[in-house]
Amino acid sequence: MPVVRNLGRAASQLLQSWGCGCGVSIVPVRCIGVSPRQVASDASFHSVTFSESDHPRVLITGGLGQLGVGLAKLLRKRFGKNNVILSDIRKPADNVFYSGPFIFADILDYKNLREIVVNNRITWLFHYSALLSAVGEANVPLARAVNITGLHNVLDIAAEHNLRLFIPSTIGAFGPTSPRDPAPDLCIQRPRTIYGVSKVHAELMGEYYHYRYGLDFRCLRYPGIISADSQPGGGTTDYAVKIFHDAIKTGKFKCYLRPDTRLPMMYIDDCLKATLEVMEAPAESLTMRTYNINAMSFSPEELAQEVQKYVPELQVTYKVDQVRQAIADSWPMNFDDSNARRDWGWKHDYDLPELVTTMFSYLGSDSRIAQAN
Ligand SMILES: NC(=O)c1ccc[n+]([C@@H]2O[C@H](COP(=O)([O-])OP(=O)(O)OC[C@H]3O[C@@H](n4cnc5c(N)ncnc54)[C@H](O)[C@@H]3O)[C@@H](O)[C@H]2O)c1
Ligand SMILES: C[C@@H](O)[C@H](N)C(=O)O
Repeated sequence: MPVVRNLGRAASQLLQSWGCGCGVSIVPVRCIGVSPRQVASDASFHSVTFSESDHPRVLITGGLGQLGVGLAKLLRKRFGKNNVILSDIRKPADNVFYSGPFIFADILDYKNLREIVVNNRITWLFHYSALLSAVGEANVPLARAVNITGLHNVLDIAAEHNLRLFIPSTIGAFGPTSPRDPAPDLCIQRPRTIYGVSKVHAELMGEYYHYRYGLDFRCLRYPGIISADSQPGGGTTDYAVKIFHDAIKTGKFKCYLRPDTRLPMMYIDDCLKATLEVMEAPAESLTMRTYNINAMSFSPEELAQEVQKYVPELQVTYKVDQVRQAIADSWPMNFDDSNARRDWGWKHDYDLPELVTTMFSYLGSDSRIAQAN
């Protein structure tokens, strides 16, 4: 990449000629004062020897949402409990708090985030903090702060400390002018939500830092994710989780999307498996830094039919929420993930029937559930 290298050199020379007081570095180190909290309270532990090279030291931001706790569980199984730190700005439930290291981390607090990375000698960062599509539209300034300013903090810290950085993107990074059936990896992306705009920004900034500073940035565009033991955080695809809970609890489900609204979806185990796989993939196998991943596509009426095999008396009604319907109508109906399958061997395990069986087996056999088999 001679052009990129020359660009870097030229920019570096320009900065030197400006005489920036903080010294010129190839990575975007910020000129900030020393945080008093940077003096590690456990500094003496730093001389303890342990097999540093064996496992990454992982930090997960925004880890108390729908996906983070499951990711921590998977990574702890692989890398050891104490090598994976879960963080968020919320208070963890007892079972999460006692299952492994947890720390407060507000991604808008640059110094604190940097201190956490330094003091814990973090090498891999999974950046999960975000405001999702529907809650983002309800509070654009906050979504802009968390999804864009927070992202800038994470990118700078990752570049400065040479981290491998995973940032999830989404089907929401596409818009009404993108091809929708299927959406390929590379095409027009003009989303109409602050969530989507911030995710396109994250994709582009991550790739820019990769080419400009050598940041090991890896990104997957997730479909709507369905999980049994964690609740979604305010997205457009949440109906596909709620239907299971409502089927069991009340036998009635009111859907906020039209019955024929088709969207790409995935069971959480597939999503987390893909995330670990792309992070472990040899760099030379990655021909891109942002990949679509897919498993299935369905509409509310198709999901309801499958759920009714377990809860035949389930009554489904439709009361369209215009905001979420407009968002869904602008997103892909299908996702082309052939590059992920080719480059690093992505393969999903769950299609719609397995997804529904697994959800009901997790959510328990309530009296409402007809024993289908
Ligand atoms: N769940 C899905 O269907 C889905 C699909 C595509 C992409 N993603 C992406 O995956 C990631 C995780 O998604 P999720 O469903 O777990 O999200 P979620 O909304 O359930 O959780 C996000 C977490 O971010 C935290 N957060 C908010 N502001 C913060 C701040 N200032 N500092 C630190 N943390 C903060 C919240 O407390 C919350 O726990 C997100 O980046 C999301 O965009 C999710
Ligand atoms: C698709 C995804 O990014 C999220 N579940 C949302 O609906 O906002």
